[in-house]
Amino acid sequence: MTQLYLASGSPRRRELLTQIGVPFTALSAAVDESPLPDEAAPAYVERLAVAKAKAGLAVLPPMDVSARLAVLGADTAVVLDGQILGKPVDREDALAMLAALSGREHNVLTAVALADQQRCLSVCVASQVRFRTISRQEAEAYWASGEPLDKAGSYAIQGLGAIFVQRIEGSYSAVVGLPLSETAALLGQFAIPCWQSLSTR
Ligand SMILES: Cc1cn([C@H]2C[C@H](O)[C@@H](COP(=O)(O)OP(=O)(O)OP(=O)(O)O)O2)c(=O)[nH]c1=O
Repeated sequence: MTQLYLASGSPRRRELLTQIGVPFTALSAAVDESPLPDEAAPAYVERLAVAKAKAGLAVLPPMDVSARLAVLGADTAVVLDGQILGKPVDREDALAMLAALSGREHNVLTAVALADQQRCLSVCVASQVRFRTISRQEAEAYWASGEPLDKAGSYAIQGLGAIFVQRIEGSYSAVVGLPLSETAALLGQFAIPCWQSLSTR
């Protein structure tokens, strides 16, 4: 059986992977998340997902090359007018992001990568999210809730931020941080089935 590792400090990604019933071990691997000059958003998220998976492989203790293991990494960015909105650096940054997203549609890109000692496969999933108008007062109250702090684009669709979302087209789980249908397909390519958990229920 292939041992799966999740290279992520994100509680959302751990919950999402748990949701599809695949046993895994979480590990932390630091990666520089600065975009490269003129890097397009899909290339950026895919590069980071691959970097996280490979950094995860690198922190594992040296193992026999015959050991069957794979490491999953993912990255999410909110994209507005081609501009990447990452996690806010401070309150003003979060308020500026929420004002920019107010009353408009934006893209959420999430890439997921799966690596073993021989290969690394990745996929990028794009979703469109439409926000209603957000007043400055609401944005300030939302910041005070603490939720925007560690979220790309300064909001969480799975939390209080849902009240701003009028419409979503694409993958809900990808917006939260891990596209589950595409992740299950990638796992299948590494002979890590999600079906086992279905057959035992
Ligand atoms: C848009 C959106 C993002 N997010 C989160 C998912 C990610 O945790 C975070 C984007 O930051 P990432 O850099 O993708 O991930 P991370 O640093 O939190 O975790 P990792 O250790 O795996 O690198 O924003 C939500 O939880 N809900 C949302 O609606």
